[in-house]
Amino acid sequence: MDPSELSWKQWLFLTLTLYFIYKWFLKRHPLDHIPTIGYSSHLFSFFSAIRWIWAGKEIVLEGYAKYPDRAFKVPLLESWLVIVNGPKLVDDMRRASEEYISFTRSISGFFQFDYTFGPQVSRDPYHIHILRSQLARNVEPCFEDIKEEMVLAFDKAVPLPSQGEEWVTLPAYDTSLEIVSKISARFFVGLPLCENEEYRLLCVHATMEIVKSRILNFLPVFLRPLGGRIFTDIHGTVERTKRLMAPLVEERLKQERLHGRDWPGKPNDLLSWLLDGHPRPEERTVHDLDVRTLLVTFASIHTTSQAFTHALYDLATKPEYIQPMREEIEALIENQGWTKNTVTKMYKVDSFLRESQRFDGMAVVSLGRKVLKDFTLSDGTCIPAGSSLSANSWSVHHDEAHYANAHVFDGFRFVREGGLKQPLMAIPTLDYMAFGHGRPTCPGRFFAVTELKSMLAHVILNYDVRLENGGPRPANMFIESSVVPDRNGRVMFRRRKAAAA
Ligand code: HEM
Repeated sequence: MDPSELSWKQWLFLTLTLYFIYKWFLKRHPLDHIPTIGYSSHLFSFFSAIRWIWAGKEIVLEGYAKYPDRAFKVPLLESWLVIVNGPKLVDDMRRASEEYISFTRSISGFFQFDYTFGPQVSRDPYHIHILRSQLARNVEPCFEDIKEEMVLAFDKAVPLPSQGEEWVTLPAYDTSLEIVSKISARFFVGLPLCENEEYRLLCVHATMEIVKSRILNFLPVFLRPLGGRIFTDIHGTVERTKRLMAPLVEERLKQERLHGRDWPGKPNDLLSWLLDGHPRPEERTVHDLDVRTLLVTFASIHTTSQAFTHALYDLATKPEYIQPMREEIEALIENQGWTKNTVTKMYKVDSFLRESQRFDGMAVVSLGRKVLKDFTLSDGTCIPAGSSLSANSWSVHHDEAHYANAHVFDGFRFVREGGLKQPLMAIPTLDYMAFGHGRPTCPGRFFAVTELKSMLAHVILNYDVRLENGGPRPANMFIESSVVPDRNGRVMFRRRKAAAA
């Protein structure tokens, strides 16, 4: 046929066909040298990307079995994810600088912060630097507040008659979330704002809205600003929390103007650390402080609530751990009272929680990073700039080579005599990545561990727990890389006879 006889529609069809043949079958992909779990071709990888939504665990286990000590890739709906296996390559990631692989850019891309909170939060994540310098060192001075808030929160969330052996049945996740969000609010914004129920619920709501913003990844870039307003309520939540936070910020700024930076009665909380550590004091606006607080809240409350839900399920289904932990806690409190130091020494409780995170944890991968400059692993594999990179945490956490009887929950597997050289929950290793690893390792982990240990000790001392219907442990849900404890699972609480605290 003479090409000049083709209509414009035929030309368009031909051009598009050639384009897709080139794109899907001929064009070399910069990750072609990395083996794939699932389909590699552009066309069929779509089906593997769909499978990733519910079969992340099976996919990472397959990648671990086929390519131990190497990297493999899996297709996601919007891109590819490179996953490394084995301690050597995890160590490469751990050592790498932010100039090459960035957690901040990974998380802000995953949840598209640019279109919800604005680009400033990832361009200048000063709140992370402040957390790193202030949070861990302030857990001890703030411990009395944390403990007080925890006891109040349990009393409210687990409503039991003051006497008697009546059981109450409660949703494990929602109960954990209520308690954790109250403790976090006390630590982050202090009294009286932390007692404002509207504020607390908005913080919980904000974290759910941030999760929803993942959907923006599937929109063309020009539609994302609009999508950020249509598909999430983040802008509205920021406005509402700002209204509640404004008087607090204004009062603190006023006190500072009147009495200087260390004014009498100044609260020791996240808001004060942000005000003090702001890199540009003249930009300490309610909006900026509110956004940073919401981001820290996001990093903090669902992670900790999920960890506690897992631990509650483990406790309720493995009652044989209760008595030894009770004895440990009671002996410590009797000798030293209930202090931060006492909580640190609860080594059985620490081991139980570390095991709970090893066994279930937050995700099947950890150390999520965006590759900013071509990054070469020690086995010579080059991960090109622009790629998404993670470490296969689920598989190593369940590998017999790293954990004897890895498929059995062994609550005291990490306990060492007197706690000496005990692998502690907050300390990452190349085969324990619940809090990530390397420079971006979770800056909230020392607070999270103190909070979780205190909460678990409080439950063990004050309640008997069991699962509703005495059933099996509620099953996790796997969504993309996330491991989500059953949100509908219910736990029964009864006041323990002769409660100690
Ligand atoms: C059990 C509870 C928690 C778990 C399992 C957890 C887990 C993690 C993980 C896996 C990371 C990524 C680290 C990496 O990739 O190397 C991370 C980062 C982070 N976490 Fe946590 N976290 C928890 C609690 C908290 C709490 C309570 C806070 C705040 C008080 C917090 C604040 C953060 C922040 C701000 C980052 C980002 C660090 C950065 O950008 O460099 N987390 N967390």
